[in-house]
Amino acid sequence: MERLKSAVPAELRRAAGEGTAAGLPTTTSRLLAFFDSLPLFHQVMRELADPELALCRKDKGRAVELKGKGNACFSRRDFSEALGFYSQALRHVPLNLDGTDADLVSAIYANRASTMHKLGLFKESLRDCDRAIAVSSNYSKAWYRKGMVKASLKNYSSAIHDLEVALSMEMTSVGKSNIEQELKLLLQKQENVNEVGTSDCDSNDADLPFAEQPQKVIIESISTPNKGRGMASTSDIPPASLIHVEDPLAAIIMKSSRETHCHFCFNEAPADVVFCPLCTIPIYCSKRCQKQAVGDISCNQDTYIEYDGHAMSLAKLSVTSSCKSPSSKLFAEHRHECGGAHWAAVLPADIVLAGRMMAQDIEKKMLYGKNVAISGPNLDLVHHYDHHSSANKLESQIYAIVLLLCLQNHYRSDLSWTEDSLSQLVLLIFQIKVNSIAIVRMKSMDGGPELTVNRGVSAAEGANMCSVEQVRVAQAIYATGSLFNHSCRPNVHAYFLSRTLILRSTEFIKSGSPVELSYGPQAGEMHLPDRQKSLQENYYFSCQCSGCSELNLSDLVMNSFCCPQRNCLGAISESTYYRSKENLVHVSLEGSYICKLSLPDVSKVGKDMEKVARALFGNSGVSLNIDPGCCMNCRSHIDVSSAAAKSHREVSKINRLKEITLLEKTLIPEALQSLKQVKKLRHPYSKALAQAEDTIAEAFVKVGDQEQAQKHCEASIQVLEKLYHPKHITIAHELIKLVSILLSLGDGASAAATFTRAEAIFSLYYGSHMEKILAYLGTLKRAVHCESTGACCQSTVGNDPHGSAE
Ligand SMILES: C[S@@+](CC[C@H](N)C(=O)[O-])C[C@H]1O[C@@H](n2cnc3c(N)ncnc32)[C@H](O)[C@@H]1O
Repeated sequence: MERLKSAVPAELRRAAGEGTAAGLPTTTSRLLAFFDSLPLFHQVMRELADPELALCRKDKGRAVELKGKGNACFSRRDFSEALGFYSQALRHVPLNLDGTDADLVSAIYANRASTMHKLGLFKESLRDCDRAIAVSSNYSKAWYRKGMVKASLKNYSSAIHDLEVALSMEMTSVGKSNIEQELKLLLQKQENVNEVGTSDCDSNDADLPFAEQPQKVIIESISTPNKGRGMASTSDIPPASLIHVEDPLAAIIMKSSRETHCHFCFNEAPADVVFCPLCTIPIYCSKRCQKQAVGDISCNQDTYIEYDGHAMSLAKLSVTSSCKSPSSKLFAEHRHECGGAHWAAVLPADIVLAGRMMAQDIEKKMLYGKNVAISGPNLDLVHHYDHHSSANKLESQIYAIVLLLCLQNHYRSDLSWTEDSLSQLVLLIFQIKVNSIAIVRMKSMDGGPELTVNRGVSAAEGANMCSVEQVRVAQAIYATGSLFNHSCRPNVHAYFLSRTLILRSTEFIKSGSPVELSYGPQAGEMHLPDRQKSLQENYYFSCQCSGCSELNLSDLVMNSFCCPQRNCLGAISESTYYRSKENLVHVSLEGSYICKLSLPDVSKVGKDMEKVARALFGNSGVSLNIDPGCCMNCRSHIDVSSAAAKSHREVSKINRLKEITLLEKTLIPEALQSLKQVKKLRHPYSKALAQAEDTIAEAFVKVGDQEQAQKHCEASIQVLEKLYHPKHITIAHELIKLVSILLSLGDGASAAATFTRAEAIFSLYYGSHMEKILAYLGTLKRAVHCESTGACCQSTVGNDPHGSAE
């Protein structure tokens, strides 16, 4: 894309970059005319759309080669490697609808099934057997493997049935006699053992249980003075109420999660991933997700259309539908990206997402036979086009032209377009930038509670602390979800089941109050200037939420230094706080204005924070006129840049503990020295201190000193309780770490009490979906119960109850 950008003449670049939304039809038409005459542009389009040049086309030779590598690994019993090669072979294998490649496809599925059987992945193995059988129903090896996996699961009668089917299909005498021997053994076992029964192996394809229903309309769209439209409650909303559930208009996986998460439901991909039948880009967790994303493959046979730059006039864009069945309710969002072209793999995710929305609109219109101009989905969402940088504007116009031509490459009919079509597409791209929501998943950073729980009471070196982090896996656009404004002190929590957005109130919301979620930044987690910067850069607005319009104690202390005077709790900041005549506090950092804040009601803060607040503001109201390096209470001075540099150095030394997997005990004393220094420099309620204590707690867990780990974990929680309200989810995550430490110490009673506290907070945020989102909670709850009641607890995690694979 850089090549195209630099080819645009300076004058046109200026016009495209500096124009407003109203001038878009003119600038996009001029850009289009310029590209039409540019051979480089036609070359780029050919590279994006020509199946011969595409990196993502199916390749039988490559599939055979990868299968061979898998076989070699399998022979030397390197099953993990073999699994990887077989999956790659399945990614590349062509799926010819005439069946010429059927044997190859079913053989790779069967080989991957055998490999997963060896690795103890029984459910996954059974699913691959079924996939092999679906392609070649009389494939003896797949029936045999299916039977053997069921035998490992002690489901003997079903296993015997499958082996009998395999026997009836086996052509070789050696093969027949092998199966007969296994059958004999199974018949004996069946007589001696009670059957266990096999659960449905296609459970991966099961639908989401979604029992809870949102309450009746309790929110409405309102107009706000400084945030545009927003949502407000129409009645009192109790905490933990489910207030909104919505599926996206369109969604797309982030590039960083392409190999680890299903491209349709965005859940973590299992070992037996399936691939797009037409290209090598997406992976899916099940055939069900594959079908929803790609559609009915038989509809897709004629999607290979070559781009012909010479024959095609850019002035005549046209589309055609590849599947005209009026009964197909669900839009197959990957289908138009397939067929040999690889633009979907190359263009940025938000552009591909815009393509999905355009394609959906085009197909909807075609389904109902409307022969109208390409107009895009016509969303009633804000875009802020005029406030974007000229680089952003030019780039998006180029992407819009490329995208429209890629779409045309797929749909070839007489659907017309006007000058407005391109400018609408540009605005759609900007609507996506402002309104799309990141779909996140919780990821265990250290293997979760399993290891800790399995190690039991005397947790030894290398144990874990149940650290989790949120990872962005996809980006989606929701019609109503996009109308919720942001607050750095949100009263609603957003989470996702599959790709469904769920919103839940985390506190009591009075009738008529704004209902706001956090787009990411939150008070207590991020400092005010960082929050403002992040929202400006990512969402293009200057935050006017309650957390950014009232002087916030956590903002005053979280990045501050401590006063050099003994017993003074006053904080020293790097920012300037200047109280103006109108009684507002103006905040600036390094000379740059950040925002204006009103004054807080000190009596409403927690007890410990009140002490700090009184120290900061004095007893006679607020007296804030503070320079960097000046104590907000007693006006003592420190050299704040040297304190910041020293603190940074010591924190970096502590953070080295995180980088080492197998920690040596000798590294910890040095870190403890650094912690002492950080405590001398930073305010006792600063975020840096909380993080340092947490890192050291984690190091003590790793070396097996749980008592020290407990001390530092509790110290970290104490600081966080000052920065957040006591029922904030961050506190719950920290409490869970403490639970795993207390369990290792064998302190069941404290673990149970701490777990109950964490669970109460989580249920505010996740309600009945708590254990679905935080999968480790169930394991931990059982362990806590066992430890606190003294009941014998045999953890099943990591211990396969059915023994090893055959
Ligand atoms: C996803 S939209 C929310 C709905 C939007 N207010 C509307 O009228 O359609 C995001 C935009 O809303 C506005 N907005 C949301 N939260 C805000 C806040 N805390 N302060 C200022 N503007 C906000 C900004 O213009 C932002 O780009």
